[in-house]
Amino acid sequence: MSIKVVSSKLAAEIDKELMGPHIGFTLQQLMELAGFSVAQAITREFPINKADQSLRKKNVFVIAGPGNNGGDGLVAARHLKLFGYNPIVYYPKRSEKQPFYKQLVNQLDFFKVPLLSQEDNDNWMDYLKEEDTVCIVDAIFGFSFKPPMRPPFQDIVDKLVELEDKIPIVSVDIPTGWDVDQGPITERFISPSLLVSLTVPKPCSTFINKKKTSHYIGGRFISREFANKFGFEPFNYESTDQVLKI
Ligand SMILES: NC(=O)C1=CN([C@@H]2O[C@H](COP(=O)(O)OP(=O)(O)OC[C@H]3O[C@@H](n4cnc5c(N)ncnc54)[C@H](OP(=O)(O)O)[C@@H]3O)[C@@H](O)[C@H]2O)[C@@H](O)CC1
Ligand SMILES: [K+]
Repeated sequence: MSIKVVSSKLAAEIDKELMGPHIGFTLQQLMELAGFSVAQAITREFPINKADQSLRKKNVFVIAGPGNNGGDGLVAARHLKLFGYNPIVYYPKRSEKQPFYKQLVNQLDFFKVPLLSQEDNDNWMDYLKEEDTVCIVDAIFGFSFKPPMRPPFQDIVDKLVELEDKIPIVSVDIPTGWDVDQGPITERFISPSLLVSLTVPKPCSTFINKKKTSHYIGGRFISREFANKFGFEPFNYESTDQVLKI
């Protein structure tokens, strides 16, 4: 199946229109569905099963960046907790741009999800044990990332590259550090085991290593007419699913 992709510019336009005066979604609504779909994709690719010893790991280490990609990660962590996982969230740079990010953090507190912060810049790796950790969620940057990466994120990404053969990485929308349109542009780059594209895949998704990376689409919130207006066909989600493997 050939999958249509949309450029970073068009993705930003789609977002703007969905949240514009005519359609009127709020960012919180879309982020809730985006984060929920990331959590659901993880249940599909990395199920936990108490009866099977080899599937007993439960920790999911979520790294949340300062923007909406990070917000998706905060939402996904909350749903993962409800799905029976033990999420741990590392949120090194908290932006005040959207006041509701603070509410997402409060909700994590409410669900007793451990939250690391800037003070943990030197020891966040201590929370990542191969024997306990199902996967790492890369919710650092999405379609608004502009290279070069500023601290502390380059160090974090470098560590993830070292870890990815031991603990699978789940990238939300864009593998962090990749150019949204041109894919991996640096010498060392993240190669996720699972990519969850939101709404519609971005061009960088065509650079994934298909042998290693499962690719899902999530963010089930647009109509056929809307998709066609932006030049692609809607995805055939089944039943009540929020994700589709593509
Ligand atoms: N319709 C959909 O599909 C929906 C998509 N959603 C999600 O939103 C994502 C896009 O979110 P977004 O626009 O907030 O941008 P995102 O990529 O998180 O990064 C911006 C932040 O990163 C920072 N930053 C940038 N470059 C940097 C650098 N080099 N080094 C360091 N920092 C850098 C930048 O800082 P600034 O430059 O502004 O100071 C800002 O704080 C999208 O991919 C999807 O996951 C859903 O939530 C809703 C519905
Ligand atoms: K990401």
